[in-house]
Amino acid sequence: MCGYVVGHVEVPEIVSATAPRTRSVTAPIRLVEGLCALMGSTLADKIWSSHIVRSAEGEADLIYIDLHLLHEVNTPAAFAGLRQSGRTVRRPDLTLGTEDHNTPTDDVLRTIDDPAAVEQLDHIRRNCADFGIELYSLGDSSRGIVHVIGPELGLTQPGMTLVCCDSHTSTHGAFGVLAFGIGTSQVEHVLATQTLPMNPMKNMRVVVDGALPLGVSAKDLILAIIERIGTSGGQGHVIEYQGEAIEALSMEARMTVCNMSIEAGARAGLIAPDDVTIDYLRGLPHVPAGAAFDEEARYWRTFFSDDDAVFDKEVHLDASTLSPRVSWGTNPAQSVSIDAVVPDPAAMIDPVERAAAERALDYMDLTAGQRMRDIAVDAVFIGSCTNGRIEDLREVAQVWKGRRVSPDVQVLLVPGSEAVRVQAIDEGLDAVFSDAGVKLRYSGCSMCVALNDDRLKPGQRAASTNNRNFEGRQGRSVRTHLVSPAVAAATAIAGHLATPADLEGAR
Ligand SMILES: CC(C)[C@H](C(=O)O)[C@@H](O)C(=O)O
Ligand code: SF4
Repeated sequence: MCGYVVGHVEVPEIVSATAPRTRSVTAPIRLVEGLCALMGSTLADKIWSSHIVRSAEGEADLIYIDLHLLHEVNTPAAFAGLRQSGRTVRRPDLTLGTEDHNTPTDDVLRTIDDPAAVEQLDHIRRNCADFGIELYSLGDSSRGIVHVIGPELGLTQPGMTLVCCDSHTSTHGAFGVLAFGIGTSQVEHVLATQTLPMNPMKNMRVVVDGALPLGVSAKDLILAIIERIGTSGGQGHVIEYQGEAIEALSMEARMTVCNMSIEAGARAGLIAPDDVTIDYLRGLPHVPAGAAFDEEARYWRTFFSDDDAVFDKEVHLDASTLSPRVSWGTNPAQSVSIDAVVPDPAAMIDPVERAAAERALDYMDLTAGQRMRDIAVDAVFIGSCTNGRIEDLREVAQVWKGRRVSPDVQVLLVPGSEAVRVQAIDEGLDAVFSDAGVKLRYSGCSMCVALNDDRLKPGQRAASTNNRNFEGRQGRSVRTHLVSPAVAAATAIAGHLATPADLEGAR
């Protein structure tokens, strides 16, 4: 980090200096705007520097937080802590809650049977009500997965700092936002002070040159990146994605990439805001309009890494060499091209990698040398904060149009938010889905993590558009293959791992 000391400003002064915006979410603080125009800074450095409240030798920097998102898991203890110490929430107007992880997707207003889920939902409702925090509850049209609703409401804006009690908070980095997942005690600290003590992070750059071939998506790209750098390749770093292939991605696709940064061990993912970002933000509910928008856009454009910025680590990839990917193991780095076969652990030189692969193949019930396309699935899950956005649903509809999913495959189609669900209906996608034999469900995390009723039976196998294929992630002993929405859609038709191109002629 560039480590500017921005005086020892007291938090209350800073807080009162911020200007309320549409939904009383404030613009990022601009204490050192101008200072960071100094050369040699990375994008992450610039955001960090412009949010330092206090910096002292040998201590963590105290960072101002522009937006704090909450969901029902991991927050009850934080509020209990506040109550115990008799504190209030410093900026309820910069805090927003949603219900997503253990909510039903078949009928949002039905009774929930799981007592743990009921308790967590009761907690977030009571806590948000008691502390004056807005909460999107079941039945609310703005509700959805926390990392889907922030961007679609226009709350996630370039140059901000954003935290949430959830590891995939890195998703918001697609907007040039320094966004981190935080633990319960940190949630309590942010609730009480709107700041967070943080140790500086290292900078890593992943440059993706060239163009993604037709049929290869952002999901395939990030799986390839993780396979290349490993699940701890980004440890301690903020990964900034750069290069032609990144610039060519839509905002939805950029969110898919940043979302999975955490699966490479990174603390956050980042993409510098550009015309694509600014066009996406224009007209969103919490984004200012007219002249104020132009002013914001000018400010947003100040967030980029300088040409001479120094990164602690760099990786280069050529997008044109990639093909659709599928995971074969139990972490997202264990993936191959769908054209490949299940790798042979015996051919792996590193003993740790070999042992992990042996264990993964055992859990996944796969044999080295088996063709990926020959792997039959019991279920397909399309959704999550990785791939539950409108573009993902459009992609699926394109594959399913005029086809029916295999009777042997259980398909769960879960939009990332209620807004995505309504948009899919408005665009007529739901008619394509129902003609294909699939019901569009209500939004939520669903089978991404199986904390609600959407889970498979032990031993079942799924192709899934989510981000984690850990043992037991989608239910006890359930086997997960991470795939893109296009591969998930084609797999649902074929009954085995497949690409849309494989279906041609089979209509
Ligand atoms: C339950 C929640 C805290 C968790 C996370 O932190 O990521 C979940 O969202 C996940 O994806 O595993
Ligand atoms: S959709 Fe999955 S990855 Fe995203 S927040 Fe929910 S459980 Fe976590």
